[in-house]
Amino acid sequence: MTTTATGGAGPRAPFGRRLAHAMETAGPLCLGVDPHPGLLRQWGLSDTPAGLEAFSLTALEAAVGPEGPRVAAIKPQVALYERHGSAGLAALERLLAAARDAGVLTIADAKRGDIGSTMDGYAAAWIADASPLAADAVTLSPYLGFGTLVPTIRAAHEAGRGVFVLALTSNPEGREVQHVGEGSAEGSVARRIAAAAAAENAALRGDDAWGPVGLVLGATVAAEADRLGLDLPALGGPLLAPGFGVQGATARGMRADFGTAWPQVLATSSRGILSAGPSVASLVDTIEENRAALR
Ligand SMILES: O=c1ccn([C@@H]2O[C@H](COP(=O)(O)O)[C@@H](O)[C@H]2O)c(=O)[nH]1
Repeated sequence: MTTTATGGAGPRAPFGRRLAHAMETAGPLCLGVDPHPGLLRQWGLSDTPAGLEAFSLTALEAAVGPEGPRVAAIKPQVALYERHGSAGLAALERLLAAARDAGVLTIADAKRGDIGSTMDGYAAAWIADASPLAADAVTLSPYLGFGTLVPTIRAAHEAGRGVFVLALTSNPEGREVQHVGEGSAEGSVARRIAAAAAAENAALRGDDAWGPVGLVLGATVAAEADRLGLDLPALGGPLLAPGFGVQGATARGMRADFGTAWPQVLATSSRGILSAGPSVASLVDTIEENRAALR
């Protein structure tokens, strides 16, 4: 098993470089680790912190082969651990530590966003070296204003970590907020978020192709990005694309919908893969099928 998720440049090369390297070697698939009560039941596990931990470590085992990670990253869904309070978060901490040891990048899907002083607390929890919950990247919500996220982005960059900011989410309700302003001089909310993210990357990425800021751009809505004025290649960062699998997006459809931005896409699937468990062999087969479809 490989033990580096470093981009071949030391343990804490910039996040954009590390993710680009992981996507080149493993392919553009991210395994979502979502311990839903129904999946735990299907796997014969209890909906308890111990069940969550067994589920998470089995998913991780399937994600890493003898020659290294089969996926570019894993994305634990924080809400499904928080259901069990501190014991659930302890299970998440153990998954993050095990992934680090296995050389798999981690994206904590926490969707944090608040006023600046509180954002400092979220940064300390999710991207500070000293935190047991520190992941390689965390998802952030920009709806208290993109500016509230900037100190967290800068702190992530300093730590060789990254963020994914919600721009166009995969759920149909997202348009109520994200499409506002479409056709106006300033453009849609999503366009403005993408432009602000691109500006941060331009300031921080130096000679790297990608800076520390990615966007969440749902695979189910990627076809709308162009009409809404998002310049995805100009982002200078990756696109985390949930919605692949159970929500209906296919590899072929994503390739067409993302167009020239396809090399930036990290497709993430949770239930579509996890429902093949608890057999590690079946999980591996499903990961490999998804991987092949995306290659
Ligand atoms: O726009 C978004 C942002 C995040 N998600 C999260 O991704 C996974 C999707 O799970 P599936 O089982 O593959 O549908 C889940 O954790 C969501 O909270 C998203 O779906 N859309």
